[in-house]
Amino acid sequence: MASGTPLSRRLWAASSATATHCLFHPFVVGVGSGQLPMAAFQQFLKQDAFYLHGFLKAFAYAVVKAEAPADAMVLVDLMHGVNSELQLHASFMESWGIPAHAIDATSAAQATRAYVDFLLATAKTATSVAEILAAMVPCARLYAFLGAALASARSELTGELMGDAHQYAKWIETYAAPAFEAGASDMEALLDSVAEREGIDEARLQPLYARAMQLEYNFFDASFPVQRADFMGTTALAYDADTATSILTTQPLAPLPTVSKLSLLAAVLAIAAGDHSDPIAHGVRDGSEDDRAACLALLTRSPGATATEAAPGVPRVLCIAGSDSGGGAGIQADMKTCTALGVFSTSAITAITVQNTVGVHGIHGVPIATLREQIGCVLDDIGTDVIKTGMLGSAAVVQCVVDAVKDRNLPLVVDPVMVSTSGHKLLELDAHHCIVQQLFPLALIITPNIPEASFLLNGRTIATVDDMKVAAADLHALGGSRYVLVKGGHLEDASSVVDVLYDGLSWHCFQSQRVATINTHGTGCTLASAIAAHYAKVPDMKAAVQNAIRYVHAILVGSQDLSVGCGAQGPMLHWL
Ligand SMILES: Cc1ncc(COP(=O)(O)O)c(N)n1
Repeated sequence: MASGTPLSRRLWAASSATATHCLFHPFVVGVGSGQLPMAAFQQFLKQDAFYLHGFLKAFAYAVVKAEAPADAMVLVDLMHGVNSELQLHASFMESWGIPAHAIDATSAAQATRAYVDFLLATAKTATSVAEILAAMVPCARLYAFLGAALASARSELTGELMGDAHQYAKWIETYAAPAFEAGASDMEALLDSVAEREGIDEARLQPLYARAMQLEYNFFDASFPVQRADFMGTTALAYDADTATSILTTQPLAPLPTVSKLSLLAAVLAIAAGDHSDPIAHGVRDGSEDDRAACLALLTRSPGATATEAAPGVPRVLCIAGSDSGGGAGIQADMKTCTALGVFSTSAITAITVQNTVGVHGIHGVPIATLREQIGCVLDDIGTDVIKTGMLGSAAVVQCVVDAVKDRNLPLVVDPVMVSTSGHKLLELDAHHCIVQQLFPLALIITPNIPEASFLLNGRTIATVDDMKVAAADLHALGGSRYVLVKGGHLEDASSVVDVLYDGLSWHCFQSQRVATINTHGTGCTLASAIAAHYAKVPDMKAAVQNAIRYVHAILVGSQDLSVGCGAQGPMLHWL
């Protein structure tokens, strides 16, 4: 794509496959043809009203975080547009005798909750309005796209097909109207200008945009699952994810190069409405039952359903770590972090420490069988998108964790906790070997600080960023994890902190301002669980690390003057 193409256009282009999937989703096709069962549409509207309330709240966060007053005013104007959309819902509902309080009484479906949670967690933790808009623009742009596509597909058909009786015509008109397109364009223009002004690059925003688009698809699918698309009769629509083209055919994925997406949609609608005059429609109508079944099977293949894609619903992290009774580090820090980032966390406790801000006064191991059972019962019931490990304590515990997770093929974040900030040993000496040999090879990322990296590399001196880069590459070779993050907080630089991420080929350095505070207890646990939480939301490691560093920085700033306990190092408050 040309380098002069605006950022918002590039983000849209990168997500166009998912957007096309939305266009050809039976829910959307059913709205276009007017044949979607009314119950499914009503269900959708109620959920959409719930979603739009979340959308308004995300706008409110953006208004608060806007650097320029003019940006805040554009955001407020856009909020008025959302209000008009909510009024449309109310008028729809009323015309079917459903009172407004029925909308209020609706509880959120899982797909709605997942989308709203994602929007609000992004809005709450964003350090730039550009990040918030990257998560919000997909909704506006997608609906403008769907409205325009459905409206023009309708006009390609004969009047009697759609007629005045089309029960969803008003909905299509709303999203095809110039005013809605203008709102979407205004949001994009604001995204482009804020990102440019603040020097925020595409790589930081792309995962947010892509995730929102996937959640849009899940939203349609929750309202009317593709498996129930029998109203489409003889219609079969295939989508080739590799070439990002849609094909209507009796031969799965047979090329039909002359057919534009829009006329394809028209053909779908024509078939659904019983008009078989179109030659493509003929092909579908005359195909065998097997051909139609094959096409429908392709249709029901949901986009982005890869092994790394988070399951629909709330993102989840399983934290395997020790308990810190003082609440600053360990499992307590892990779970607070996940909650602050809008991620559901579960736990498997490896040890109970008797700990406060002064130090570690005792360590009590949990029976190995109990640890094994905690991991097993959580994963078998709740499942998880990411596993994060912290204090493991002994070789037996490491072995137990390895055995419990090795066949699960789940992203694993390993924080190789060895010594507490207060100077107490949290890992027995004979366990290091086991961590390196058995656990690191299973890890997606390991996150040693400088003393831990140095210890793992036979006590070598790590005194500069260049030393950190070499250490990251050597740990990558030693342990075999996919990524290594060497944290630079222990380097002697009064003004800034550099963390180094190595992916096996190249290094990425993240620089942040050092925060002058004694409240650093639990920063390692927090960073690793923030990486896990962000990765559970959007499986992009560089973005997850970047966002996690920002999170730690933000709560360090917020906890700078916090006074908890009498120890030399205090904890942080996980509240943004
Ligand atoms: C249970 C437990 N896990 C991890 C740490 C390390 O955290 P820190 O290095 O901040 O003391 C800790 N102190 N306690």
